[in-house]
Amino acid sequence: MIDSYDVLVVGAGPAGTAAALRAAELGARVGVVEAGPTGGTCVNTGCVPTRVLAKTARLMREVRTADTYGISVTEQRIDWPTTVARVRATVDRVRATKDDAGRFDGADVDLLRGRARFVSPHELEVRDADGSGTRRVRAETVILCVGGHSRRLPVPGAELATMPEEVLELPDLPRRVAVVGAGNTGAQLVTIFNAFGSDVTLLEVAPRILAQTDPDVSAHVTAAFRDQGVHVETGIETVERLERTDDGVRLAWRAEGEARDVVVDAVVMSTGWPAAVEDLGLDAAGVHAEKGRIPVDEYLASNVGHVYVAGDANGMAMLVQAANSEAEAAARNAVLGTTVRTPHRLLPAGGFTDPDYADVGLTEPEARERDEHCVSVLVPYDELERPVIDDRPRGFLKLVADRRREYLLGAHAVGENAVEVIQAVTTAMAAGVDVATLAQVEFAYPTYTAAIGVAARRLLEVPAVR
Ligand SMILES: Cc1cc2nc3c(=O)[nH]c(=O)nc-3n(C[C@H](O)[C@H](O)[C@H](O)COP(=O)(O)OP(=O)(O)OC[C@H]3O[C@@H](n4cnc5c(N)ncnc54)[C@H](O)[C@@H]3O)c2cc1C
Ligand SMILES: NC(=O)c1ccc[n+]([C@@H]2O[C@H](COP(=O)([O-])OP(=O)(O)OC[C@H]3O[C@@H](n4cnc5c(N)ncnc54)[C@H](O)[C@@H]3O)[C@@H](O)[C@H]2O)c1
Repeated sequence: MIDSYDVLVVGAGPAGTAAALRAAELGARVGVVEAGPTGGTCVNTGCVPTRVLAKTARLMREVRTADTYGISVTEQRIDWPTTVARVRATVDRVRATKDDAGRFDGADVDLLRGRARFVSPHELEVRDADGSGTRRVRAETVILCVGGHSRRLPVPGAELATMPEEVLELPDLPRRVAVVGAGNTGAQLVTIFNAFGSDVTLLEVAPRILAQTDPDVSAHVTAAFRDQGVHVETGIETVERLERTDDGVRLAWRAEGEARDVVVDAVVMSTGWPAAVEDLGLDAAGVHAEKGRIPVDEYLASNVGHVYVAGDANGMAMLVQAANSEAEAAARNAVLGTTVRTPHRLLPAGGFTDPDYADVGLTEPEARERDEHCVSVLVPYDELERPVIDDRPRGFLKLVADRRREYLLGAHAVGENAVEVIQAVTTAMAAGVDVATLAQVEFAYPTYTAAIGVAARRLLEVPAVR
């Protein structure tokens, strides 16, 4: 006898958990298959551990300047095993707080432990984690929430690299680190290792780091990294190889037509995040995947109508907040046959580097492509009291508005509390607050969010093009 579900969700990360609970709430009989611990990348190897490491990095920076406040700290040193233990304990606490298994239980969602793969369009095989057995399940609709995984570059010696999710398994804090790939993951690792006292080299094939952000944000973080002693090389041609040496790993690459190398204790490859589809039997269901993702239509359906894809696996916006809203929409569409879309018009995001960065909406080049007369202002943090008081004067808030400077099109921040500042702007944008109204909002003193009021008032001073 095989179990049968209205909705079978594959993966219990942020997308899968939200999809399963929502589908159950809508009255469906739901099963969710998870090959590893619940919580997915976010809780177990991504956001949560990275955030704890970012906090550790922050504490380290604070400790270094503590004496200027009259606080004496005699030894400034990372004790790597303690740091790792702290991260792991926090991950456990977050998992316990979320209690996904308990929530599934409470919602009558069956949690099936094991790895799922299609054997036909409506049937999947679930292999127990220890390979001891398999069972078959049938599903009317399937929501794939399988997330992604890190990408090892196909170069000789790549097996010597440490992947981002393996950083905590390093036996010691590496004294010299090369980070390859300067997306959100790479940039955050740079700050972490730099604050921990490692010598850091950052290599990126794109012309700039954090290539998805506004160019001003990218330039500002690059300059800060360089001031902190990080060797940043962008626009490299290719990573050529890794090889073991007497005292570490030699990483060789080409840039500006010449061969370059560095010997380090660890090379971390944060060079992309393709969907985890290798062992999913997609062919058996006729589901099409390409370029490391499973493409979906505007209703989150794959090329096979009853198979939906939410979260990182569809490659649209690889963020927890996106995974949540896509999962909600996919669950509604799967259960009710509705056509809910997730345009992700306002998707705030950011990273916990030194300095932090964050954004929402259009970058300035994207806005100018739509209308060259759009308006932008940039308020440097060192014009505001709070960053100066906190000794965090590095950074800015940039607002981009339409040519009549009535409505915000995008907001970009670098510096202390950048993510919270952008969240406040996002709330205003989501509520349809116009620039003139925003300019009148009272901001508590002294705050970083005060930058929003200053920037809004400055936008109004720019002559509007009609
Ligand atoms: C280092 C790092 C830091 C990050 N920090 C942030 C952050 O600060 N903020 C933010 O918004 N985003 C962050 N992200 C991105 C965030 O983690 C992802 O966007 C989010 O986890 C996506 O959720 P998901 O449910 O789609 O996939 P995942 O969280 O990856 O979950 C997928 C789940 O599916 C399971 N699975 C896969 N295949 C199968 C199968 N065949 N059978 C059964 N189970 C399967 C996996 O075991 C996994 O548990 C970070 C990512 C990384 C790598
Ligand atoms: N704070 C956050 O919100 C957060 C943090 C981490 C990750 N994430 C998300 O998770 C996903 C994965 O992030 P990621 O940073 O791991 O991957 P990514 O794909 O976003 O970035 C990979 C980077 O590696 C570079 N690269 C690729 N090949 C290279 C090569 N041969 N040599 C040098 N550089 C190379 C790319 O140009 C790119 O800049 C992203 O969507 C990201 O937004 C979010």
